[in-house]
Amino acid sequence: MADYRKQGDVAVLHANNPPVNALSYHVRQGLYDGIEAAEKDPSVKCIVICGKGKTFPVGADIREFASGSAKKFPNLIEVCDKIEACTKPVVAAIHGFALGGGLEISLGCHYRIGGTSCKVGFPEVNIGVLPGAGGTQRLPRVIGLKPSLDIITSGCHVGAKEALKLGILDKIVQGDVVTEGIKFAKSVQNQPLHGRRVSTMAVPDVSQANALCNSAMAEVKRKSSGLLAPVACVKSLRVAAQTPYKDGIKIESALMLQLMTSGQAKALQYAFFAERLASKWQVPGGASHATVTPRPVKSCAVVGGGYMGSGIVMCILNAGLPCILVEANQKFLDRGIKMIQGLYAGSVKLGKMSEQDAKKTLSLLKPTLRYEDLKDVDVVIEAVFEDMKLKQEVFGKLDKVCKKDALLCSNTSTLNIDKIASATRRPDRVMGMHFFAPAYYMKLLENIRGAETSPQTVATVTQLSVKIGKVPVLVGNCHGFVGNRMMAPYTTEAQRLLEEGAYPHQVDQVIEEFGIPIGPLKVGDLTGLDVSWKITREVSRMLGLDHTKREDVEPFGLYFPVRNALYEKGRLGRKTGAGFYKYEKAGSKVAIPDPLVMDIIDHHCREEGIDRRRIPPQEIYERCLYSLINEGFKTLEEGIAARPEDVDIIWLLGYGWPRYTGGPMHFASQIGLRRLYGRIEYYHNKYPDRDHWTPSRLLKTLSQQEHPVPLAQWGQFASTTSRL
Ligand SMILES: CCCCCCC[C@H](O)CC(=O)SCCNC(=O)CCNC(=O)[C@H](O)C(C)(C)COP(=O)([O-])OP(=O)([O-])OC[C@H]1O[C@@H](n2cnc3c(N)ncnc32)[C@H](O)[C@@H]1OP(=O)([O-])[O-]
Repeated sequence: MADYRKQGDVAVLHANNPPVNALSYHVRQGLYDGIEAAEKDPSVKCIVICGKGKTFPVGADIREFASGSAKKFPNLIEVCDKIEACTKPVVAAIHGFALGGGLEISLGCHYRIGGTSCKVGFPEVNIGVLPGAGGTQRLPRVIGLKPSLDIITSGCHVGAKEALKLGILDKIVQGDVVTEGIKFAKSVQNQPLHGRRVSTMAVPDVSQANALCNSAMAEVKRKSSGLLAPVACVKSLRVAAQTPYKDGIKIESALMLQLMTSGQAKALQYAFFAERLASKWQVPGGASHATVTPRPVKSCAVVGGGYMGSGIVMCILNAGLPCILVEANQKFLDRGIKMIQGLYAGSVKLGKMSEQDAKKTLSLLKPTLRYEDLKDVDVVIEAVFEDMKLKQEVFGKLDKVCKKDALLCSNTSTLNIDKIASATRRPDRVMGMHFFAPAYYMKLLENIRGAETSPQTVATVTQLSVKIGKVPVLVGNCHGFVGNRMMAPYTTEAQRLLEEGAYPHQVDQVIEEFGIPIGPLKVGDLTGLDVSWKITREVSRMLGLDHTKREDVEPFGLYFPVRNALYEKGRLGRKTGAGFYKYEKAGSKVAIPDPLVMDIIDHHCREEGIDRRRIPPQEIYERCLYSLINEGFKTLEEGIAARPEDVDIIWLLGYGWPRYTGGPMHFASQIGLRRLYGRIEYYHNKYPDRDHWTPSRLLKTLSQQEHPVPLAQWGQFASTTSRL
């Protein structure tokens, strides 16, 4: 709703819908009625629109798109037009964020003032729609087409200073924005309004409209190929330059309607809410984010200053927390410090940070070679090599020197967290924190709860994860957890396809066309074939297998003959300039299909007596993606992942799965679970020796329901108890 009050001859309208004042039906109705009441009241001379609590409205209520309430009278277009048509001056007083529909409301106002830290923007492209309440028609009339194209197609926020420079804001104010808004409104209450109604203005750079829109269209098609919303934004902005507002708004509405019902918008909006759900955890016994109070974390330490460790240190420092970095020797410690300093220097050079801020942040870092220096820290994150013996050694040492209630976390990507915890006398205060590389950039944190990890440890680690800017997803303990476990069948199928008839570039092309930015074999080259070779050897050892014997490893999905042949020839991937592809030079990013690799593959097939066949792209697509999805269902049925939304967030934020499909689980729901199950069963019959094709029981059950089960209810069909 919106609160209406009078202060002297000023009517103040507060949008009141915590926490972010989304413009749901009651808020729109309140604003509409408020304007009408103020207009009718002869004692009111001017009006201020603002937001209650922490922000101005941040946009339409996204949940209303699916329910249809967004179109109910008064819709957002009608509210903005009502405000603009008001015969008394209306001032938007912005604090916090004015985004999407919130910015549209303020562009409907005759004046806009903002607090020093306010931000404005049109993030609609991120959820698959466009600023459909006049945003594409009014913004270019205020600031011109060029900056409007940038703001609307990028979805980026604009700070107060920049907004003032562009002309979105008329004034930046210090202190309470509503008080200042009232003062400002009084100062303009006798000014004529005809020059202040944005819809009547002309677009200033209209003469360049064609050139600007053509180049923006080419840019959005290059950057976000296949995405509907950015293309529609450019179309709608072009219309603003060519047509009067009353016609332009109709075209904008038609484009908005098409987008709102698109699968992409549904998937992107699903991802928006899934991301916010991720940190809301619950564990068996009922303890949850809502019931457990986290312990305060005032200082952290990181063990290991390699690429991952240094990145983790930076996340902690960026959050304003002191951090100790421990290394085994001076050479490694110096290398870690240099890497961290270099990255901050880079940020300063790129203008992302001031030199002073970089210095201040770096002053929070304390490098050391002595474990004893960790005696007072609240949380330690270990980031040494992925080697159980080494990790246990480190945890044993940490357990001795750290205070009793300190939490000990491991940045492991695959190893058993309970085994690591067994090296300590505090398994209840041990957890996995699986960061993704580069750790200072990637938003995902897969947090692993061990069998004895206490709810308070989960609460504290979750809170710390959010504080350091991550999206934490709580998962259970198993080999590879959720993300890497699902990765295994995907890469296995990609490699097995090579033996049956495909070449690396054919496999990668199908996956990249689907929307994953780098295909699985290019990822292999990026990671290093020696690294994956060693992982295969280690996992085989752990399972008591001889990694050189096909009959040993094949049933476990650990047989990669092409990779092994390349490894033995010294083709270790990008770093050596040759792997599944060739590269112009070592370290180069451009992967070139290599006839030599094709010969190696052909030779292997001849030796094994394999008749190579043409593999259709659809088969590549299904074998790589459906095997991964099947594994995702298994993590749900085993209670390793708590919700399908969590699986999706892991793949969206950690592995480059295309956001406009919503993630593997959402994508599965779009394929249809009956059809998906049928294809997985088909491959299971074709490849009975490959365990990853055994259909998930949960998927089977869901596929047999008479009506499709909504994704949010899949958990009710997972029979196993949660292993979180
Ligand atoms: C015929 C006419 C047709 C209609 C035309 C409409 C045209 C219009 O242009 C379309 C839009 O405005 S599209 C909209 C364009 N605007 C956007 O896309 C802005 C999206 N929002 C954001 O970017 C961030 O929320 C902020 C940066 C605002 C705050 O970040 P922060 O401080 O980290 O907070 P947080 O954790 O992120 O959110 C807190 C809680 O609020 C919830 N919630 C948030 N926004 C919501 C919304 N719009 N809705 C509903 N709910 C929304 C969020 O789920 C969470 O709920 P929980 O239950 O507590 O978990």
